[in-house]
Amino acid sequence: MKELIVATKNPGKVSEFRQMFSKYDISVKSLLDIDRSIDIEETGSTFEENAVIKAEAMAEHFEVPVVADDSGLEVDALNGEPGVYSARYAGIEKDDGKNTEKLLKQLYGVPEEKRTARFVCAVAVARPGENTFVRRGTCEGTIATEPQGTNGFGYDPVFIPEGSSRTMADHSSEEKNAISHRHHAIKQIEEWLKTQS
Ligand SMILES: O=P(O)(O)OP(=O)(O)OP(=O)(O)OC[C@H]1O[C@@H](n2cnc3c(O)ncnc32)[C@H](O)[C@@H]1O
Ligand SMILES: [Mg+2]
Repeated sequence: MKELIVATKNPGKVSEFRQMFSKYDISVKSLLDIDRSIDIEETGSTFEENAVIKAEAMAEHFEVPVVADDSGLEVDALNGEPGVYSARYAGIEKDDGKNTEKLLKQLYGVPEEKRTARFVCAVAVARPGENTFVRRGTCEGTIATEPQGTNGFGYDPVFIPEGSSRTMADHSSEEKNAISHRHHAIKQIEEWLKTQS
């Protein structure tokens, strides 16, 4: 089994990458396993830019291929916010509970048909001496009026994927990994993943 570094410190992402990469016979090593003190500043203005920044910084550092994920939630009634600021929407300390609370406050009184949103995920692959590539996946849905469910992470308790009546946090990890923005982004790097296993 081949091992790949995924340049993230988000434990929720790590477990989803683990599950989804196991299908390609690839095991995942994250920054939580390697060095929790590594901090890469996300200075880009798009998910793609930030994913490339994270992947290239770590590929240069470790001199091996590195995968990175930059993701977030775009809410139409908030002109695409929180977008690339999703992790720090309610402050720099990255508190999922506070972020969702702030989101629900911003959307207070907005009717259901105007609560449309999407999860976006950009996955970048950086390799020493080769061109970096980045692919995007999305998952359309709406924002609930109150949190529901305990699975997943981030905004999952308030995001209802299109075609479902339950929040993402009320989906099993297998169900989420079949429809998520991360799944769709990873699908697009599948050909490269197959050459890695
Ligand atoms: O940068 P790394 O270390 O990968 O971890 P992070 O949590 O800071 O990740 P991002 O910078 O990509 O910010 C993404 C935020 O968007 C939200 N998010 C992304 N994917 C999500 C998902 O699958 N379910 C729920 N929320 C998600 C969640 O709040 C994340 O913290
Ligand atoms: Mg981040």
